[in-house]
Amino acid sequence: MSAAERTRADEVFGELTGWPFIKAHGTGNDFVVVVDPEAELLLSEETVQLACDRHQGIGGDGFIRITRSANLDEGAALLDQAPEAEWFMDYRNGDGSIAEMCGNGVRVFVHVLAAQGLIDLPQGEVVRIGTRAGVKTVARTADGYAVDMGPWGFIDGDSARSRGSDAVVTGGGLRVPRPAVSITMGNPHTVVALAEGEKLDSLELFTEPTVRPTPPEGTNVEFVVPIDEEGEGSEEIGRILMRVHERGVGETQSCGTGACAAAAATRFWAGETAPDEWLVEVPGGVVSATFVEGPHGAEHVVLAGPAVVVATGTFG
Ligand SMILES: N[C@@H](CCC[C@H](N)C(=O)O)C(=O)O
Repeated sequence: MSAAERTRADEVFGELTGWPFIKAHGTGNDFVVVVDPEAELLLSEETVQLACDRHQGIGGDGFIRITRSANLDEGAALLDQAPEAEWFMDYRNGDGSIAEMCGNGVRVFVHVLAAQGLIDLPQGEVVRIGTRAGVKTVARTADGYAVDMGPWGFIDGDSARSRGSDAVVTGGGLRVPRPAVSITMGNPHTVVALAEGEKLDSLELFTEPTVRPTPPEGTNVEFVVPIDEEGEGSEEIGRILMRVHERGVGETQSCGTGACAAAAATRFWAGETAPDEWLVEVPGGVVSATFVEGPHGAEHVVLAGPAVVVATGTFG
């Protein structure tokens, strides 16, 4: 479709007017997705905000542009080291801000690529996707997708297993400020464990919690309750309940990078004997985070979960 054909007198979506979209989600973390292989769209913050607006737009926690890596500077920069990363995830939060990474989003990204016939990805095969947090390997599984999210680390820490700087979180309706840890999954997270007897349901996440020290690029805040249960398999698989307040969005039903950070923090607090596999239950469903040995001895996190297309349409 040419730019002239897209231009209409009553256009409300700016450069997106007349452009096709896909609405999709991963455990309730929902996205407006556009396929723009040539990176023709000049996306403004206002346009992304309007597309993600739940009353006057399509509605979504985030906005994903599917583009060829070669056509965006950040993507092209990855091609020297990973020429097979043909596609790049250009991810933006609902407020129009750019984010480095989105774990639920990258599963949705690959699902849409396959659904649109842009890649062929039978079960068990992998595809490499460029993101602002580097190239990620995504595998198709029996019931969704598994993404090697790469190494995790404490923000300002030396490595995944050394102690990172402590943070303090205020807000969420909690009367007393809480100790927390800030973790990077390519994007920043701060994880807070609720005290025994406190309920995740009672949190008030309408406003952004305050984190001190605030990570330099701001942070997503995850509140977690580890489930302490006995029974078969409970030593091999850890379980966590989680709610999240996302940077650039507000409370969401799920956050993939947040689930990885929550599992990393809880596993760190639990000590050396803690399991490598974690199920993270969020309001929108369940994802898993598994710690594996990656290349060069670095510990990687593999995030697995579903991706669902709910609608396709055209911006009016
Ligand atoms: N929901 C995403 C994370 C999206 C980006 C985040 N809001 C940020 O600003 O870092 C996920 O599934 O990881």
